[in-house]
Amino acid sequence: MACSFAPHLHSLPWSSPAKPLWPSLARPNCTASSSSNRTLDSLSISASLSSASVVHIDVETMNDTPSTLRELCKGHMPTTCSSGKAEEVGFITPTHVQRETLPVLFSGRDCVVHAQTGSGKTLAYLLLIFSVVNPQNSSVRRVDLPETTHIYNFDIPKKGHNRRTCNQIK
Ligand SMILES: Nc1ncnc2c1ncn2[C@@H]1O[C@H](COP(=O)(O)OP(=O)(O)OP(=O)(O)O)[C@@H](O)[C@H]1O
Repeated sequence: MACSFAPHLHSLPWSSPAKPLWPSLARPNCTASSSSNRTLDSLSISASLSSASVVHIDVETMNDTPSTLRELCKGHMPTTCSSGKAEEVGFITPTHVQRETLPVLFSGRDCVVHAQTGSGKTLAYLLLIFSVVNPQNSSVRRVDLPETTHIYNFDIPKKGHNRRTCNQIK
C-alpha cells in the first residue's frame, strides 16, 4: 500500500494548550490518516517527531504486525483489562485501522486517526486508554465499552471503594 500523507493534515499546533493536560502522555506527534473516499483498507500513517520534522511510516513495511488484537496488545494491558475481555465480546481480529495505529500508539507517540466511519478508531484509542490506567493507583473502577455506541462510561467511585480497573467491557 502506498503511503500518502493527506495534505490537509499537518503537525498539530502544540502551542495550545501551553502545557499538556496529561503530562504523562506528552509525546511527539503522530498523524494517521486516510482519505474519506478511500476504502477501509486504505490508511496512511505519518508521524511527526516535532513540528519541524515529519517521519512517514510506510504501512507496507509493517509485515510483522500481529494478526490478533491479543498479540497486538501483548505487554501493554494491565491484567485486569486483558484483551481476553475484548475477545469475549468478539473483538479478535484487529481492523486495518487498529493494526496500523496501535503499534504507533503503544510506542508512545500521539496519533491523530482520520479514517472512515466504522473502521474501528474508537476501540483503538480505548485500548490505549486502558493501557495507561494503573489499576493499583487509579480510582477508576470500571470502564464500559458499549459495543456500538459512542458512550464511554467511566464509573469513578468514591475514594476507598472498589479499585478494580477496566475489568468489565460490555
Ligand atoms: N476488532 C474488531 N473486531 C470486531 N468488531 C469491531 C472491532 N473493532 C471495532 N468493532 C466494531 O465495529 C463497529 C465500528 O467500530 P467503531 O465505532 O470503533 O468505529 P469508528 O471508526 O470509531 O467509527 P466512527 O467514525 O463512526 O466513530 C462497532 O460496532 C465496533 O464494536
